[in-house]
Amino acid sequence: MTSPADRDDVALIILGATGDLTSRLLLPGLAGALAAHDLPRVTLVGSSHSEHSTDEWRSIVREGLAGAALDEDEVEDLVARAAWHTADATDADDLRALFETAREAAGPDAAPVLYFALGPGITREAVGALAGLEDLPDGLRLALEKPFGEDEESARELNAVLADVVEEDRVFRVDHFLGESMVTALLGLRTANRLLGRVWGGRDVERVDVVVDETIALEGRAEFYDGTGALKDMVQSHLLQVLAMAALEPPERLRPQELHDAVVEVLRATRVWQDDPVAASRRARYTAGEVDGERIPAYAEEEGVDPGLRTETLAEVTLAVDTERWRGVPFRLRSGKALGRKRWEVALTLRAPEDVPEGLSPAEGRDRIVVGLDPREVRIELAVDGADTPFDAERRTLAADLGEEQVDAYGEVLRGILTGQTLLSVRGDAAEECWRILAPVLAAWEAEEVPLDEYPAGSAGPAGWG
Ligand SMILES: O=P(O)(O)OC[C@H]1O[C@@H](O)[C@H](O)[C@@H](O)[C@@H]1O
Repeated sequence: MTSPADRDDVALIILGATGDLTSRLLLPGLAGALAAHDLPRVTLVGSSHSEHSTDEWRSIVREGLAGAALDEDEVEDLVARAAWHTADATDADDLRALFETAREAAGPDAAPVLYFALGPGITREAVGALAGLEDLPDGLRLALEKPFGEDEESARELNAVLADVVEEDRVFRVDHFLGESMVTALLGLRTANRLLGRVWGGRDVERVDVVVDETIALEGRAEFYDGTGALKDMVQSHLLQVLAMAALEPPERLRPQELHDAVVEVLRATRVWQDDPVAASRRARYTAGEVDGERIPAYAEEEGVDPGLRTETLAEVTLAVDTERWRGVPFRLRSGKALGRKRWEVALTLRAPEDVPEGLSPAEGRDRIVVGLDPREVRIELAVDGADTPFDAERRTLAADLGEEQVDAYGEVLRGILTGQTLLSVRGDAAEECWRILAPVLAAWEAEEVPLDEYPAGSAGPAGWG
């Protein structure tokens, strides 16, 4: 998909470069992507408000890139080119000087990419400062982390400012779940064979469950997570993107505009089930327990947490997708932390079979198609006629284990950014829709109309949730 024009050198300028995101996700992802693909030459330019030196930045880069698939020479090459510039990202003059440093380090022809590894408030201010710059570098691309805004209105405002800075096809709203190979594989599963696409819709599917249960707890992220919670952290962004990939009408061509149009169309048709956010949502948070043999304190007692914020660590919302294909089929989206078992999947439960001949005893339960996002697998739980007694169906599972992915999700998303392809990023109108869909739930929770349940860390969730 990479055209020669996309092979230009890139100056990847990371704002907030000394933060956790850069070392834990961006640099390892970049190493994986560079090792697996023929990508443009990258010069890493680090920046943050706090004073650091090029040497310090180079050791962050070395550490972040090492250990992945890149060989040592390539790592050292990237380290040697890496440059540092201390700057206040919200100050136009500082940004101008930062672009100059990037130009010197990467050369005048390198395409500048400004990656905002910053919180939402400061990102908004920095974008505002950019909008005030008259002499923006040619070909500038912007990459923004979630959350994109804080509600529909602020997302719309941010989109408007971004539109003043660069064209939409140079804005990369990062949702790393779009780089998960099984999320994009959802589309292939439906279209690249004659079998699954036939049952992919409400005629045959009774319900869809999109589940991202994590075993990890807060892991010291109180500053980010407390007051955000599972609904905004996971459902509002990642899970709605997964829903869109599972439910959209396949576009004719796999090009950014066609795919993004299809995503927006299905998100526009999505709303809270029966327009009743109280009945269609549940929330809970973990109390003390044990996960994989490790003792986990109650969320409210984790360091840095303000129990008064009533942050949920498990969120569940049922949505309706009002398209011809899916009308009347509930989509349950659920994600939580400190649960007993990791489960990342999209599961389609099929309707009961029709026309079963009298005398054939059908199997218990329902057929299901389960797409495992991590680990990567496809499972089909199917009633088959058992070997023991003729005409006596039993449930069996056909499973395809798809093995480890070559490049991690961040690597895939970065690959798109480095080559200027927006296919795996979120378009502005889609980001607004995601806030619109969940606004009634956020309001009901804010008004305390939905109880905040509890579950012990390491359990399957609150008793009675099923
Ligand atoms: O396991 P991954 O790929 O990092 O994705 C899950 C993470 O995704 C992030 O976006 C969330 O902020 C985290 O809370 C979550 O744990």
